[in-house]
Amino acid sequence: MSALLTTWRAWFGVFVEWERAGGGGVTARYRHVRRVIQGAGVAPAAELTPLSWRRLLGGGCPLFLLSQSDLARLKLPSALGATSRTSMLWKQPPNFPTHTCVSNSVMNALLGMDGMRAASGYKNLYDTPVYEWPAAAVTFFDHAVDFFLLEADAEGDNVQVGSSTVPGAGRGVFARRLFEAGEKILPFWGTLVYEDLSVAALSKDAAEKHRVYGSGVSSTSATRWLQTSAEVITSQRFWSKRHWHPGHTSVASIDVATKHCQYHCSCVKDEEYIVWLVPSTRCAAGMVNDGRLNKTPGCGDTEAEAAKRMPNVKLGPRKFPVDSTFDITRADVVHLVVTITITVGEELYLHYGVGHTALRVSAV
Ligand SMILES: C[S@@+](CC[C@H](N)C(=O)[O-])C[C@H]1O[C@@H](n2cnc3c(N)ncnc32)[C@H](O)[C@@H]1O
Repeated sequence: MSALLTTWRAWFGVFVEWERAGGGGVTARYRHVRRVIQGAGVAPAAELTPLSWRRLLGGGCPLFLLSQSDLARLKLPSALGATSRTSMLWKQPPNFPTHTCVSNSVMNALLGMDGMRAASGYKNLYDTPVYEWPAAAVTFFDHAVDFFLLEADAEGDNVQVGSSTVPGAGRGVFARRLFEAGEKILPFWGTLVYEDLSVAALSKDAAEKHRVYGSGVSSTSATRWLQTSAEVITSQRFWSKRHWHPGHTSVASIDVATKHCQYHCSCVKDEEYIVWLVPSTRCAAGMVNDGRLNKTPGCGDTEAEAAKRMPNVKLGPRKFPVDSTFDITRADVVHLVVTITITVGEELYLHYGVGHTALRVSAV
């Protein structure tokens, strides 16, 4: 980790210089977004639909969700340079401290870098709305390699990201300490996704109907988040239950073929939407692999090895209460929970669900 910090300290110096020389413009983009919002006459942030993620993200992440009509008025696609099909906006409400929208471990790692604070001139990042961050600080976040921030997040959660024991599965998550069965460990944090649940949206070509209105927690790169989200979402189908909480839509993500509930649901005040949290690419919880056999030809995985990789974590409450007590802001909604004691160095395995289409895994 210290080598990483040294490297990043050096890179950060380069970014500072680059921004000073006028090479950036990220902060200008935030200001532009703010002007567009104000110019469109949209209600001030405080009046937009609030959804408190404080407890969900440990340190808290107050996000304000814009309704579709707000978005239409904002003409976001052109404002943010996004495609016509999908637009996205992540907006930190003014007056909320910045650290509340960045995972604590990421923020600590950032602020812990000697010299970075001084070099960029930001002394009070915690209390500054993100669009008022000095350009250098914003640029750092914008360009910081996911790997570094992911590492920081993992370290804060007592895990390590490394080459998975599942051949051909890329990186995976390993315990840095003993995790006891029953412990609530890694939280999910990331991108908010809404979907129009109209019949048309659920018909063929449904993947094209997804709308992504949240972008990465600390990212300013719309494209990066668009890709991340799309990759995750397109393997999912959504199923809506609208009846138990008048005025709200409560939704589970369901594998349509198997009716297997794979993810969690949420309540928002607008019947048209669902909200779903796609883990950030910097979120360690989102890096946990499924231990089942990787059937990709030539990857080298074997039934015998796969049999040893039993799931040892699961998603928080698998079943959300089918009543009005369900609350997305509860911290335990999107955590991983240990099911079998995990010793130091062991990889975490999560059963992604029966019929998971993103994996060429066995159907066990
Ligand atoms: C939630 S991500 C896990 C992190 C991922 N391994 C990485 O390096 O980014 C899920 C992806 O991991 C890979 N993966 C996880 N478990 C797998 C398995 N048992 N067999 C093959 N690929 C797997 C697939 O590419 C899948 O889309």
